[in-house]
Amino acid sequence: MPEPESSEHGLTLVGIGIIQRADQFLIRVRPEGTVYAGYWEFPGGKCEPGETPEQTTARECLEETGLEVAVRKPRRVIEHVYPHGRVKLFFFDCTPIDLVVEPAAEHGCRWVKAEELRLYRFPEANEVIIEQLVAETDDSSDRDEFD
Ligand SMILES: Nc1nc2c([nH]c(=O)n2[C@H]2C[C@H](O)[C@@H](COP(=O)(O)OP(=O)(O)OP(=O)(O)O)O2)c(=O)[nH]1
Repeated sequence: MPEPESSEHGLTLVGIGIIQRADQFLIRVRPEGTVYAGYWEFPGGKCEPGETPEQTTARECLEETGLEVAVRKPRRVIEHVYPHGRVKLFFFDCTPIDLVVEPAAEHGCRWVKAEELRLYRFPEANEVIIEQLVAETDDSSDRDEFD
């Protein structure tokens, strides 16, 4: 039987949206009954068979936040081994299609600035992404000073 497209040799493929609006990023708390329940995450989830990571990201962002997003640019791919399995995380930079609509309260979402991301507990594979977002914000504020 051919390998389903949603997994690669035991790796679970995951599409994740880094949704940015102005200088803030959208995060959500992982629900009860999931691995890492109570941790914070960027909206995303496992790729379904036949789905590209970009498609997964758009679908999961809508399901998990209620926001339609434009999946703009691949940011980074990270493979990580958790006790629950091996994952390949495809992070994409995204923007909300409608800049005024807010996520519905039941989704447990929050908009936070890059440096505030460090105050939240994320699954460990996210650390490199968070440091990248913080560094990019620092770079742009340095530039502003000297412009
Ligand atoms: N959504 C998301 N998942 C992440 C992040 N960082 C990280 O390591 N992961 C891992 C945790 C899980 O092993 C995997 C995502 O699985 P998930 O449980 O969220 O997927 P899903 O929504 O499709 O879940 P389900 O329908 O199977 O319950 O990716 C992140 O920032 N966002």
